[in-house]
Order: sequence, then structure tokens, then C-alpha cells
Amino acid sequence: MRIPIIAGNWKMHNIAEEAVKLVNELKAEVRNTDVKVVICCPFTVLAEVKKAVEGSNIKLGAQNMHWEDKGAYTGEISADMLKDIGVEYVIIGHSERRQYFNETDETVNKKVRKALEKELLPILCVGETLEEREADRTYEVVKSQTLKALENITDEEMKSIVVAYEPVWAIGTGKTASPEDANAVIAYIREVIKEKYGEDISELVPIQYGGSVKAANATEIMNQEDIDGALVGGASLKAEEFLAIVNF
Ligand SMILES: O=C[C@H](O)COP(=O)(O)O
Repeated sequence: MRIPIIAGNWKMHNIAEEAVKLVNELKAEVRNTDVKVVICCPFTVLAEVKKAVEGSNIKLGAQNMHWEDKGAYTGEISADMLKDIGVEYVIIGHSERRQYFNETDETVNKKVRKALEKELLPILCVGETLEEREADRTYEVVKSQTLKALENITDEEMKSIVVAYEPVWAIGTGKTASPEDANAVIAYIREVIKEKYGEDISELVPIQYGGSVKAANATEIMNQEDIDGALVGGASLKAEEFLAIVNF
């Protein structure tokens, strides 16, 4: 039985005061105990958010990390640094990082492996661009991204991974994949995982949908059989909106 995970990805939003205010508005009102709730905030407010979520069932996540343990990597953040603050989840391979920061399937794989080695729970993002969708390449792209990200990941490690299917054309655009369509792609990603790891493990892996999830469409999306939660961007910045999604 998979427990759905609803993660808010704040992206590059919220200084400390705003972050703490938002968490305080959220934490008393997260009533749905059938889902795990994660807030993936900027590095600069991780420590404040960690303090603010104490005593609630909201978990802390980061939005990226480096694959090396330490070294001369100016501007980068290691897994140990995240662990030191109390981070549990880390988004890896978000399309914005692939698109704007040269993240490749190879670096995504290195990061997933390092996160697992350090006992962080990766939220691995995969998804096709509009161009790829229009060329009928959605399934080929998500299969390739998934398998490359999972190279050298053991059966045991696979049980700690969360996958997020995020069609790039649906992110921040107000366009969502139809719930049935998102469900079909997610079911396919589960098949890809099954081919590599077997049915028992594939049935354990939560696969989220991300891309313009909001209060108005959350229930329909979450009610799909294969969709195990959501990775929420813009709507996670407004307490009322995010709470409506979490308490769907
Ligand atoms: O990580 C979250 C996704 O990129 C979705 O963002 P969005 O909800 O603003 O479309």
C-alpha cells in the first residue's frame, strides 16, 4: 500500500519571514493523515522551516543537491549539509534544472545515488517537453529518463525513491495533463520500474503528478488509480490553496 505524498516546491520564493508565516498558517490545518506532506523550500530558509514545522507532520525537503561529498564546488550544497539541517527529501532532476542549469540524465543519476547513500529520499522528476509530446515521444522520453536516473540503483534503494511525473508543458502554465492521461503515463512509468525491479518493488514506489496542480483539480488528479500524490509549485505558495490540495 502506497501512501500518497503531496510536496510543495516553493522554487525560488520566500525569504525567512514569509517562509515561517506560511508554515505557521499551514501546520495547524494539515488534517489529512492519509498523505505525507513535504515542503521543499530554498536552501536559505531550510533551517527556519525545519524549526517552524516542528510538532507538525510536515516533512522538510530541498530542491537540489550536489553529488560529491565535499570539495571546491563554489555555490553547491552537499547531501551532508542537507542532512545536518534535518532535511529528509530532495527533489532531483526537476525540469527547470534540466532546462536552465544543464542538469543531464548522468548528473541526475549521480545525485540520486548520492542522496540514497546519505539516506535522503529522492523525489526524482521526469517528464516530456511540448515538442516531445507533439512528436508522440512522451513514453519514450519518460522511459529513458527513468532508466538513466536509476542506473546502478539496487532493489533495496529503489524502495526509498519517489518519482514525480511532470510534463514540462504543464508546469506553471495553467495547463494540466488530463487526469486520465497523467494516470496513463504514470502507470507506464510503473511498468518501466516493474521491468527492472519486479512487480513487488514497483508497487511500492509512489509516483506523483506535477504541473499546475491546484485546489480546483487536485481531487480529480488524486483520485486516479496510479497517481500517488502531487508535486505542487505555484499553488504551494498560498496557504489556503495548498491546504485545499493536501486535505483533498
Ligand atoms: O515542482 C513543481 C512543478 O514544477 C509544478 O509547478 P506548478 O504547480 O507551478 O505548475
